[in-house]
Amino acid sequence: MSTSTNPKPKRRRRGPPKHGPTPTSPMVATVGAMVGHEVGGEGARRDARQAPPLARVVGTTARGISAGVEGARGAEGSASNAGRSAHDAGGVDGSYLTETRFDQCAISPLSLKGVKDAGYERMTQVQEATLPIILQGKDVLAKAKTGTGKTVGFLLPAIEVLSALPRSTSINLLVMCPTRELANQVAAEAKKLLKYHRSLGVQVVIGGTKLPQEQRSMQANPCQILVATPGRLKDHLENTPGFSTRIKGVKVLVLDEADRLLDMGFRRDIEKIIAFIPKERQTLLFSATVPEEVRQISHVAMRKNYEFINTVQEGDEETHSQVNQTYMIAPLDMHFSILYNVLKKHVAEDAEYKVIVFCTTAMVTKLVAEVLSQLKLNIREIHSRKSQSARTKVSDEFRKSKGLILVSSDVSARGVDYPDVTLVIQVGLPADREQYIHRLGRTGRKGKEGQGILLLAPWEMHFLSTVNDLSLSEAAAPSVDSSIQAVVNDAVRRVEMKSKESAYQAWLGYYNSNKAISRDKARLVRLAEEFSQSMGLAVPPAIPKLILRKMGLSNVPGLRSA
Ligand SMILES: Nc1ncnc2c1ncn2[C@@H]1O[C@H](COP(=O)(O)OP(=O)(O)OP(=O)(O)O)[C@@H](O)[C@H]1O
Repeated sequence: MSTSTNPKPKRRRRGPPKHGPTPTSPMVATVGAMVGHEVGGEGARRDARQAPPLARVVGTTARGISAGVEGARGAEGSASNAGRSAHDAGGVDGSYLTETRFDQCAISPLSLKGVKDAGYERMTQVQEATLPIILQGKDVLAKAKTGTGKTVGFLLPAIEVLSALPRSTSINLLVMCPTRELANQVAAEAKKLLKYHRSLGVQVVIGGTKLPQEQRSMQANPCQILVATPGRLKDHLENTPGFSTRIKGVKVLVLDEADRLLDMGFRRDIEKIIAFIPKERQTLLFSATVPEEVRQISHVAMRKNYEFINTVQEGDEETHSQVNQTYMIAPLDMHFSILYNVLKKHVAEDAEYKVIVFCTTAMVTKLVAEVLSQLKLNIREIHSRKSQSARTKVSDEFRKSKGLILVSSDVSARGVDYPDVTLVIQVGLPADREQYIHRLGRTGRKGKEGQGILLLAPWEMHFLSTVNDLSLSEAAAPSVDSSIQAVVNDAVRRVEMKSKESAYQAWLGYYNSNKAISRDKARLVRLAEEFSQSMGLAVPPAIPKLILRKMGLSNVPGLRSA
């Protein structure tokens, strides 16, 4: 067993992307019964400051990633192709695609027609790597960079498996997604691929919509493919007659954004759902990030002999080299002005601008959106406190448009495929390294250029140590002259008090749940006051007693209770 530790890769200077093959090919690691040993051998947790887990040979078998692909190319050709990163030289013409065409693969004519109509001709690296293995019936844990076609990577072979089954009203493929927007998007992709598979249908079940409506539509048209968010799926298991019987037909289970679905927030729901699904099934876990902890708990969902397919090759970063990543450090009370300045400059420079500004919580997102709207920028707002119909409307609009700034909570952090996002700004501490990578991954998709800016206060700088293996470099915060400051202050003043109170409360809750900051409550209170001042408030808002108690902050000096 290889127990090689991951050396910290050299920080790569930003600049033109590297070209030409790199020496290491992505590998398929046959994990088998070695999983337990591997965990012990590697130590309990990956040090966040170390390099991300890299493709490695765990068992005795390692293959180039293109095994089983039909066509003219030999194994040598595919292996060398596989060794290049999706952007650098994943295929010909410096594109993010490989040279392997879908029509060289063992897929049905009906799927092939759907793939063609969707406009896909050549495979991406992760598609090329996983298709043959999934078609062999194996469980797969796949890691590939953001925006490199993982959705088709799991849907296409799963549809192939389904098309060979006798026609039924059972659910044969269940795809779980962490957010509603992502579930809708996966279903839309499935519909494209199913265009000529007349006997297969797809349905979405997501929170925020009417349960009886979903129940009726399921009864009227029982589909073989179900895309769901965990909470709503549990609802159906508990409340929809016949649903638990239909779900016994699952042959393929997919956890999209697997690491998110298996983290503590979702794990219980997922475990309950899995308990209803037959053990004899194929399970596919896909994500752009697979922290060591996820590999350790993947037995929750997968058979022991699953295959880990990692298309992020050794020495490469988990983020795209064509995305320019910078961070800016500035006191909280400068954040609105800096944000305004950066956005104004970007809008002026790029007529086709399309920006996502990520904020820490739903209510902070609302506040930031309101401030930026006051500043006459073209703003849309999306977060969990919006109605689902408003979320869907904004999401659809942002997908199709240019010249828009989407201010978002983490509902847009993972998986959502908005084409041609020119800039991603993250304001305040990302929840963790993985979330930073996924948010950044909303830009630079399909090999395109992109830009990412992380705006932190000086006391948030500790986060940088968790991403120091990425090409993230410091940029000077733009200087803000007094006239801009006055305009921004005025905009902040015009935002309703209620939004500021909610934002303050949410801000406190968010940073209180961050271990590095919540350790010292007096400091937390001081920082919250800084945030309150940044909203132009002389005195921090009072917080309902019950909420303070829930946060474990009752009787903390400096916090006012209402
Ligand atoms: N073979 C292909 N050829 C061309 N475009 C493709 C191909 N496969 C997928 N795409 C397109 O690439 C885009 C990104 O795909 P997708 O959203 O599945 O990426 P992802 O790897 O799942 O990203 P994330 O990690 O952010 O979830 C989509 O617009 C999809 O339609």
